[in-house]
Amino acid sequence: MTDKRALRAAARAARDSFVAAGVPALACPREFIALLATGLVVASYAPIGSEADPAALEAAARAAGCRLALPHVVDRATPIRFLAWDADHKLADGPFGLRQPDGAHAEVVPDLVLTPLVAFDAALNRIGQGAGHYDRAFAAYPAALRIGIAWSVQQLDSITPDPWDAPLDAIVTERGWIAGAAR
Ligand SMILES: Nc1nc2c(c(=O)[nH]1)N(C=O)[C@@H](CNc1ccc(C(=O)N[C@@H](CCC(=O)O)C(=O)O)cc1)CN2
Ligand SMILES: Nc1ncnc2c1ncn2[C@@H]1O[C@H](COP(=O)(O)OP(=O)(O)OP(=O)(O)O)[C@@H](O)[C@H]1O
Repeated sequence: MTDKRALRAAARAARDSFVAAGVPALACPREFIALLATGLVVASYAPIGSEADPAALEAAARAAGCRLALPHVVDRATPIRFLAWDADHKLADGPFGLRQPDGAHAEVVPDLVLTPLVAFDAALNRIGQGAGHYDRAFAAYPAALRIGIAWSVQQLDSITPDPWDAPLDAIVTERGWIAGAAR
């Protein structure tokens, strides 16, 4: 996986420079709003560093009557769990500098997973942090829609997926919505 490691470093550097130069907020595409319905569970994430902020998509999900969830991380080896997240919940410090709900909140099954990306390609392959947290979550919840969130500068020409990789259903960048063939 040396190759993925090098791609990760390059994509993180591109993301850092892009954000340092000043970026518009990530807008919520109408294609995302079209997927929302009352009662759906939308798993989001609390961004860190130069990650794209999914706040506009969270607001749209709340406005559509969806329930929000955030990942709860223990360490690299332990699978993440998605915990219910109300707007008034305070977040606590977690590993890797993350902010997350405390582990006592109810675990929920996501219908849509807003997935922070390190890199992606036009075929909707993705590279994440390399701990397999989202790979394992996608295997556990195969019916959940997988929506990647990134800045456009994180796009690579081509990513060769590993056998365990599930492609994304769509990606949101500051340039809008990128989708593949319908599932
Ligand atoms: N905001 C956010 N939340 C998230 C993720 C993420 O990528 N971003 N995750 C995605 O799976 C899960 C947490 N998993 C993680 C696994 C490894 C590292 C990690 O190794 N971080 C590096 C620093 C990376 C960098 O330079 O940007 C480290 O701490 O050394 C971070 C998160 C769930 N929550
Ligand atoms: N369903 C699974 N169950 C257990 N381990 C898995 C599963 N899927 C992937 N893994 C492991 O997780 C690791 C993922 O590494 P990889 O470099 O593909 O991460 P990634 O593409 O950055 O994705 P992620 O965002 O999920 O970390 C690999 O060691 C892989 O063997």
